[in-house]
Amino acid sequence: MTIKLIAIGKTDDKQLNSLIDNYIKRLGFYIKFSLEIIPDIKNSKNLSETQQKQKEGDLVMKKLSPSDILVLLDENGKQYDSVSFSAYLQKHMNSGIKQLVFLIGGPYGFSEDIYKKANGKISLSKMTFSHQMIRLFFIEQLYRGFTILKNEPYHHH
Ligand SMILES: C[S@@+](CC[C@H](N)C(=O)[O-])C[C@H]1O[C@@H](n2cnc3c(N)ncnc32)[C@H](O)[C@@H]1O
Repeated sequence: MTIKLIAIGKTDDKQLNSLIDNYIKRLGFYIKFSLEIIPDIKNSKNLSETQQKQKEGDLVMKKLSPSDILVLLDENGKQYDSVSFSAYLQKHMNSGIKQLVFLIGGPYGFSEDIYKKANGKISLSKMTFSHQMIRLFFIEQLYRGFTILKNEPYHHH
């Protein structure tokens, strides 16, 4: 199984990007992982929130394969602790799916089409994080999840 994280909008924050890159490298020891950034919508100032979400959603749909399992990161999703999240990852690996895709929404969240298409929703907290910060937090949790599955000391430090 491979894991892909799709996020909307580039972040120019060098420090944040360097932390993200660091965890992506570490995660790569355990699983084939990719981060795909969908560029910001141009001229979004002229669009309503719903229109922007719709456009972002259309771009996301184009990136998906029919066999992908799509899981949204959404503050109203299901909450896991790190150990149960690692079991969630293991369950998907055992199920024989090809690719697990996690999706981070843009500044206004997801379109209705994306909600309909999704196979599940995961929340990292009831608090709202920026669409940039959540990349780092989630990739770290993926890394942590695999260290738990492999019984590495990282989780216990
Ligand atoms: C600024 S938030 C969007 C908030 C928007 N009001 C909404 O209703 O979704 C941008 C993206 O970050 C992610 N996000 C933010 N906080 C989150 C949390 N606590 N758990 C999971 N994902 C979160 C979601 O993917 C969300 O679409």
